[in-house]
Amino acid sequence: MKILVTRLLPPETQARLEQQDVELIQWQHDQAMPRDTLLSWVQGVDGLLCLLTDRIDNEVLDAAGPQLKVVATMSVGYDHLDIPSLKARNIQIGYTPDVLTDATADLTVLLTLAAARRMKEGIQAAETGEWREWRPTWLCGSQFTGKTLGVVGLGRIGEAVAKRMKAFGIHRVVYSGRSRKIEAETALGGADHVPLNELLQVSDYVAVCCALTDETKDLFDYSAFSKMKPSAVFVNTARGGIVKQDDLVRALEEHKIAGVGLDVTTPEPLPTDHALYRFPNCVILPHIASATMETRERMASMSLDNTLAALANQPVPYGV
Ligand SMILES: O=CC(=O)O
Repeated sequence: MKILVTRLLPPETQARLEQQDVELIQWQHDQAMPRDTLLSWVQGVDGLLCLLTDRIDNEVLDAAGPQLKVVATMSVGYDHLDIPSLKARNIQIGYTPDVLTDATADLTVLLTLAAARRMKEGIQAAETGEWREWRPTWLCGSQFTGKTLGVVGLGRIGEAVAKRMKAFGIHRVVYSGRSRKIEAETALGGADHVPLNELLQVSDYVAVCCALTDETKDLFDYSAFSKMKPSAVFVNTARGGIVKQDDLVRALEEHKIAGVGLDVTTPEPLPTDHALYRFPNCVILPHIASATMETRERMASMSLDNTLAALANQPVPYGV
């Protein structure tokens, strides 16, 4: 059996990978595998362990050949995988749900706090000497107590964000999405399923926690931002494609919203001369929501489990 792993994995899982009785082909660099190399190295493999930076489409699947049994991505998002084509070819699909929920929810709250409390301006002021004496209204932001949180997509991560934000004093949680999530509503001690338009109008904080799909692509455009409160904070830790970024720039220029926190952008990395970096009220992080060593090790381990199970003709334990 032959497997292609498109990146060096965190140390414990890398060691376990190297102990397997398989022919291992691995891109040993801490950067994405070039497309040409992927297309060439994937030929004849039985398993493919990839990352969200690898687009797995028909071109890759054709290059791999009909023996390919599994594509296991080390991510919870799988918008980089062509799911219908994988299913049509009976290739098993593995991903890494649950294990990154806490880390991602933590970072979502961090970004919400950072944007709400004007952290970027505060750090800049301290570092540039703009910090003078204590002033009653200088760098005042907004606080969570008694406010409304809008969660776009009350899945595992959305629920974990809402739970954390309630501990910070959020009074009401509203959420949008295709279906009502009764269990999550109960676990949260109440949350209202509302249409997106209503969520935009009533929320003080809007957290995007949904998957990128045809339905959610460009969901946040100028019209959506215009419906939000001018005091609202918008946070996206899901996928950059859910936001029409030029419209976000315009919304910030026109002060349609008060603050933004982004862990995901289009493209990634976001070029350093991008307009979004110019706004003191827009905090941008480099797609690190799941980046704790514990979580990344666990994600890698699940991806390896998925790959090995499929090679043994078993169903993947964490399948899409
Ligand atoms: O963005 C990270 C993931 O999908 O795991």
